[in-house]
Amino acid sequence: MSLHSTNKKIKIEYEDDNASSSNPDGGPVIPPMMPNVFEDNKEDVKPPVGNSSTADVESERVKSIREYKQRIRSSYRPMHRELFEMNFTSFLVPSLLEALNDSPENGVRKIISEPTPGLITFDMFKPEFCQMLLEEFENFKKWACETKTRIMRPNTMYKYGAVLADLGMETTIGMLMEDFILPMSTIFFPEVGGDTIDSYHGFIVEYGADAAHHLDFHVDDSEVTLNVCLGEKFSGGELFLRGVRCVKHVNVNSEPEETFDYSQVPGRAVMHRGRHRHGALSTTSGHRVNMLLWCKSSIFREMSKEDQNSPSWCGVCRREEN
Ligand SMILES: O=C(O)CCC(=O)C(=O)O
Ligand SMILES: [Fe+2]
Repeated sequence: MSLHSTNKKIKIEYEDDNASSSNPDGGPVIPPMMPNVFEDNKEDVKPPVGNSSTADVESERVKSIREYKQRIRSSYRPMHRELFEMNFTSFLVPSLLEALNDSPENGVRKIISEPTPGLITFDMFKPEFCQMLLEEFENFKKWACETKTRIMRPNTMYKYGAVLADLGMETTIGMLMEDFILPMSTIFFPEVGGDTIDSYHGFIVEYGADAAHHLDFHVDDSEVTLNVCLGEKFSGGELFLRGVRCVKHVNVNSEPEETFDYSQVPGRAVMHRGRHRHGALSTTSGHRVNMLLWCKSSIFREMSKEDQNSPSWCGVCRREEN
C-alpha cells in the first residue's frame, strides 16, 4: 500500500443522494432512489412558473452552487489552515501507520476487526486531528451564521452538516482517498467496485444539541462508505446495520444474523458497502459529529447496468443460490 500520493485523480462528487426510511428492523420500507437536490437550496432550484424546463432548473442549481463556492472562497477564513495542507499520514494513529508500512494486506488485517460480516472497524484519526476538524466545522457554521450564508447540506437526508470540500479539505481528502481508502476498499470490498473507486462525496454530519437526533434507515449512494466518529461527548447514536441488499431485494427483511448495532467511538472508523442497509439510532445526550466518505466506482456502476445476475454480495441472492 503506497503512502505516497500518486498522480491519479479521484474526483470529488457534489451531487449525491440515497434512499431512506425509518424502519431499523429492516422491513419493506426503503423508498426508491430520489433525485438529488440540496435540501437547503430547494427554493433556489425551483423551476420558474410557466415554461420551465429541466435545463433551466439545472442551470439555476449550478449557478447557486457556483455562487456559494465563490462566497466561501472570497470570505471564509479557516481556523486551522494546516488541515488543508497537511499530509494525511500526520493525522492517522500510529498503529494504523505501522500496519500500512508493514506488508500492507497482512498489516491492515492485524489491526481491523469485523464485528459483523461486512463491517470493518479500526482506529483511524488522532484526537488532535478530530479536535481540529470539529473546531473548523464550528468555525464554518459561525461564519455562515454571521454572513447569513445558507450552508449547502451533504444530501437530502440532512438539514445539518457540511461538505468537506466546502471547508477547503479537497486536497487532503483526495490524497487520503488515493493512498489509503482505495487500497483498503480493494482489500475488503473488491466485489462491489472497491478496487476501482474513482470519485467520492465527503461530508460532516452532526447529531444532538440543536441538530437532528437520528438518521433514518437507508442505503448510501456509494460502493463503499467510510464513516469516522470525530466526537464529541455523547450517548446513543449507534449505527444499526440490517444486511446487504441488491436493488431488487432492498426491502427484503433482515435475518437475525444480519442485525447488528455498532457503538460509535471517537477516532474510530467503520467501512462498509454502500448497499449495507443502515441508519443511526438516536443520540440521546450530548453532541455527535462524524465524517463520511461515500466512495464510488463509475466502472462498477456501468457494469452493473449490463449484468443483472444475482450478485454474491446480496444477502438474499446468496441465500437463494444455496
Ligand atoms: O450518523 C452516522 O454515523 C451514519 C451516517 C450515514 O449513514 C450516512 O451519512 O450515510
Ligand atoms: Fe449512510
